[in-house]
Amino acid sequence: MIEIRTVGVVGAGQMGSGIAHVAALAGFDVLIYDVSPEEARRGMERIAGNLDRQLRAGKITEADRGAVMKRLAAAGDVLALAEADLVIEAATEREEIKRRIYYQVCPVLKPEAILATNTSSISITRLASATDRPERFLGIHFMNPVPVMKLVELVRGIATDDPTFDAAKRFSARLDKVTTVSEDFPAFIVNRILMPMINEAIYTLYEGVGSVESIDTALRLGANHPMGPLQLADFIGLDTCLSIMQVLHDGMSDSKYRPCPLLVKYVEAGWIGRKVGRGFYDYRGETPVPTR
Ligand SMILES: CC(=O)CC(=O)SCCNC(=O)CCNC(=O)[C@H](O)C(C)(C)COP(=O)(O)OP(=O)(O)OC[C@H]1O[C@@H](n2cnc3c(N)ncnc32)[C@H](O)[C@@H]1OP(=O)(O)O
Ligand SMILES: NC(=O)C1=CN([C@@H]2O[C@H](COP(=O)(O)OP(=O)(O)OC[C@H]3O[C@@H](n4cnc5c(N)ncnc54)[C@H](OP(=O)(O)O)[C@@H]3O)[C@@H](O)[C@H]2O)C=CC1
Repeated sequence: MIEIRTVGVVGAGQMGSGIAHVAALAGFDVLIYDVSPEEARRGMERIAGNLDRQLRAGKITEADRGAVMKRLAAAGDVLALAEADLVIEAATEREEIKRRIYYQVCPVLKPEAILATNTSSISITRLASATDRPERFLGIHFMNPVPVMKLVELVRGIATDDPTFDAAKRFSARLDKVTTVSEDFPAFIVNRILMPMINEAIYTLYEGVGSVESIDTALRLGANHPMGPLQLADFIGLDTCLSIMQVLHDGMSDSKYRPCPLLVKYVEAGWIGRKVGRGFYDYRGETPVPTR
């Protein structure tokens, strides 16, 4: 049985910081590594802010908050990941970036360490082939915001062995998450269904069927979605949404997954959503203002 005590997280963006947060809250020691020390610092700040939110809501105590902050450390160098029993890669949704990370990280890891990816869409089997441990590699796919969303999708590659899969299941349960299992097909289950809906919402905007506000209100109040699809796209990140649609389009060779040209335009403009302050809404003022 694989015993996980120390967790490494690569990528300190919205997902990496969320994963580090819930892992530390569950009692694991956590090392966070990001290529950019500035991003690692911002990730730690994001965790502190979200812990405060949970403290205010009475979900954790002051003592929990202190203990979590003690269990977290920003790693200045990949070499620190030598300590980790499980490393979860949560870097940008681009295959070449992930491959480069594995190339860098694998030689540092303990031979028995598990390497997992939080990819939203990319083939686990293909990513595993870029590592030195395809049998100890799998997809552990968290949902955003990680401290709130109950689901984790587990995805095995062709070579993932049973002890690795079982360890990932036990790890997710320790974080109080519910797991579902998806076969290794483009975008797995959640994003295979969710992302074409978001892409269709963007086509609805592109074709002038409705404004940003009408589309989001329609789905919030007409279908009881907690967020409108354009608001959710901004929340996920339009760069990530586009990458997922591209993986679906390439992987399924079916034009029904064609990314909306307006989504492409927003990403080209750098208006990639909440994380940069602008997407389908402009978040730079007091309240979000639609950009179309
Ligand atoms: C792209 C992929 O690969 C896969 C994906 O993740 S797809 C995206 C999946 N996620 C979704 O669909 C999210 C849809 N949105 C929602 O569920 C909700 O809008 C939301 C939970 C994000 C926010 O809910 P809300 O009611 O509008 O906001 P808010 O009242 O601020 O938050 C609700 C609770 O969550 C907590 N919360 C929200 N964000 C949080 C965070 N980042 N960290 C910790 N707690 C957080 C709040 O503290 C609040 O807790 P209490 O009810 O105890 O006060
Ligand atoms: N957003 C979402 O709703 C969800 C996303 N995911 C997946 O999680 C992963 C991360 O997404 P998300 O957190 O939203 O993205 P973000 O853009 O918020 O964060 C990505 C982070 O990865 C860092 N990074 C880039 N290259 C490297 C590298 N070589 N080594 C270490 N860190 C690196 C980036 O740094 P820098 O900014 O300096 O480039 C950034 O801090 C993606 O695979 C995504 O598909 C999964 C579920 C939900």
